Amino acid sequence: MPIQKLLDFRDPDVCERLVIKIGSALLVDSSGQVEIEWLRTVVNEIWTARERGIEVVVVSSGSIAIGAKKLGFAGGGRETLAEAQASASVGQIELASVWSMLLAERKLVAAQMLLTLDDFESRRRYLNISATIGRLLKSGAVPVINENDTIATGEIRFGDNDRLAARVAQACNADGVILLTDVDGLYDRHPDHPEAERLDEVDGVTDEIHAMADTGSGSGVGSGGMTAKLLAAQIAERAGIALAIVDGRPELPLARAMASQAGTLFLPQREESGRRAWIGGRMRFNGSIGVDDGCVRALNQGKSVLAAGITQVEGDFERGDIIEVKDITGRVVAKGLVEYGVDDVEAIMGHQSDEQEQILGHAPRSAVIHRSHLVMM
Ligand SMILES: Nc1ncnc2c1ncn2[C@@H]1O[C@H](COP(=O)(O)OP(=O)(O)O)[C@@H](O)[C@H]1O
Ligand SMILES: N[C@@H](CCC(=O)OP(=O)(O)O)C(=O)O
Repeated sequence: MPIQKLLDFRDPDVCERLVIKIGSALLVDSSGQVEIEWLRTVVNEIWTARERGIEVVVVSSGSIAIGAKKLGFAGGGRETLAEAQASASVGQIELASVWSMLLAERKLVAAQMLLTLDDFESRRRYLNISATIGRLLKSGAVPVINENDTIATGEIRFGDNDRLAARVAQACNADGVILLTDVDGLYDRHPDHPEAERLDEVDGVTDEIHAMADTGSGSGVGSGGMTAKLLAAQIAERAGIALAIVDGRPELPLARAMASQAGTLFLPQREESGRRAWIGGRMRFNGSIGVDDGCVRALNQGKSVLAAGITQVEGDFERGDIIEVKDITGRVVAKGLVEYGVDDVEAIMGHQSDEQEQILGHAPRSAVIHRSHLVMM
């Protein structure tokens, strides 16, 4: 699917539901003001998409950059967590009011949703997000989503809105995600390098692709840099969702990207069903198991994780938790819903089914992670 396809609003067969993510560097100028005239052109594009029957969900960064200027924090409000959180609470109220005003100019209703990483990690809350976005879109509203930075701390933070956008796309069954940023795609090395070349299409984010990016934000006001966008692309590709990195700097950026054919498109890699897609996108784990090579081969053939192939257990997990599965080198090969708590896995690992019954004192389950709850990485 060439990049024009994803951006072609005239073809709702290609994209019925789209997530558009706008980075801080685009939204906020160096004095902390929202780039209203530019944003109005983006809203025009959202309106055009909607007129053509394409539903749009917005993920908007910018609260920290806006708030930091208002509060007079040096370092963009990112020097301490407390500053970032204070900045976000000041900036978010302005960000929301700008979105509301600009969408209203086009007779569109803005709907604010502030989410944390944990909201996506709990299956019940994830389904709630999904239902709320669905209901808003059905009512004709435009969800405008940001991380709830004022309460999200440390390990429960995305910290970048790229992965948040990919998780939102997964939750609302979007067909595509467009990351609008201050560079026109992924380059094979830092774009400042004179020989850097843009990749038009990426068919699976590999280690080699990851090595092209770095975590630094070009503008200094964003976070996560290109690395965060590649992690987002991985979440999307595993959920069967196309993702594009597009230069958001010009006015009417989507139309411009269409015309110039610039940008990088990440192709969807598989079509996971709802629960499996959710497992694949999970980012926090209470533990992991290490498995032998024979087990990895079996998993690659679509089999379940059996206790006999487990060589190592780490962490503190309970039955029903999502855990990581690692090969003997420590590389994560899969994620899945575990059928036993950590103590039972430790007791039965390396044992065949008949021995497991004796150890557990009851008939063992068919697998430690059943293939229907297992997602390969
Ligand atoms: N290989 C690469 N290709 C393109 N951009 C890269 C690469 N490595 C690092 N970058 C940097 O990533 C920046 C975009 O990330 P970021 O500043 O976090 O944007 P945003 O605020 O839009 O999320 C670019 O400005 C660029 O300097
Ligand atoms: N949630 C934060 C945005 C996080 C962030 O900086 O994202 P980005 O600019 O997209 O790299 C905010 O509103 O400031």
